[in-house]
Amino acid sequence: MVMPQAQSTGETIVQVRNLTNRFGSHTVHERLNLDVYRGEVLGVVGGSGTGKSVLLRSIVGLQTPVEGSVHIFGQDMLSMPPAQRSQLERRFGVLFQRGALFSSLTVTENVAMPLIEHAGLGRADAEHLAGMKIALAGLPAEAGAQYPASLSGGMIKRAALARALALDPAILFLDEPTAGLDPIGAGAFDELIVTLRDALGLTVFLVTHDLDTLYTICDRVAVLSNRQVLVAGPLDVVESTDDSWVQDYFHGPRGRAASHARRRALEIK
Ligand SMILES: Nc1ncnc2c1ncn2[C@@H]1O[C@H](COP(=O)(O)OP(=O)(O)OP(=O)(O)O)[C@@H](O)[C@H]1O
Repeated sequence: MVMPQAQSTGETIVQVRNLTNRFGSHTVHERLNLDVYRGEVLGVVGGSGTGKSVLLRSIVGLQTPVEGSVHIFGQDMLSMPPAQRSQLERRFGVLFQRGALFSSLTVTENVAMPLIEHAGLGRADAEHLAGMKIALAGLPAEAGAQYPASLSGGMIKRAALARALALDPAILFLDEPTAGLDPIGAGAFDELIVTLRDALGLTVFLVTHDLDTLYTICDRVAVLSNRQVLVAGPLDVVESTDDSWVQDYFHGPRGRAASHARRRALEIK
């Protein structure tokens, strides 16, 4: 089992302030604040519909908030000129909930696409580099020639991860990366995330419902509740927060099992 290595330097690289998102009369976030530190794996949790994905989309620029600011590397995302913003957005790797690969393209073509479109590489160079990203994501070389429909769920996640890594991102945004994977596949994927974070010096923003992921790879956890971040901190701080959702989630049977497994892993270490 991998354990978080607490790589964070404490330097804030994503700063969300007073973020408000509304769809019609439905307010999803209201004056929400959150910091993400360089080098950490931050897990974002909360009940269904609390706005975890909308928060991720707001940070990466796919959702324009009604109010508030998002600073990344100290730069104000919402007020910068489009060309500068698109430069900055290239430093994000995003893995969406359903992988979002193009079904008519092979894995290699999917991974090469951002290199051709955004880095201006020729097809041969892009496909060569794509092969390296595919290997980095833990896929066998043969997977490159396959189409998404012929891949298992775990391989699709890895292919989508390879594409998210294509442009050498500084921050990796993952929306429920282990959803739909069996426990062994999910554990292997968690391990891969930590390995990549350590090897590439990534910062990871991870939306998840997976308690094992929280206990095995997250340095800090942020809980979304009532349109805001209820608490953000190390697991022991979050677990002891006096809130009914937090208590049910972390101290229910699944939370207890994940916590127990983590303690055992620490003892074995
Ligand atoms: N484009 C949209 N138009 C209207 N409503 C939206 C839109 N995107 C999200 N919402 C609403 O915003 C709320 C938060 O959605 P979001 O997907 O962020 O929740 P979540 O916390 O990620 O949920 P889950 O854990 O179930 O994936 C939901 O009520 C959702 O229906």
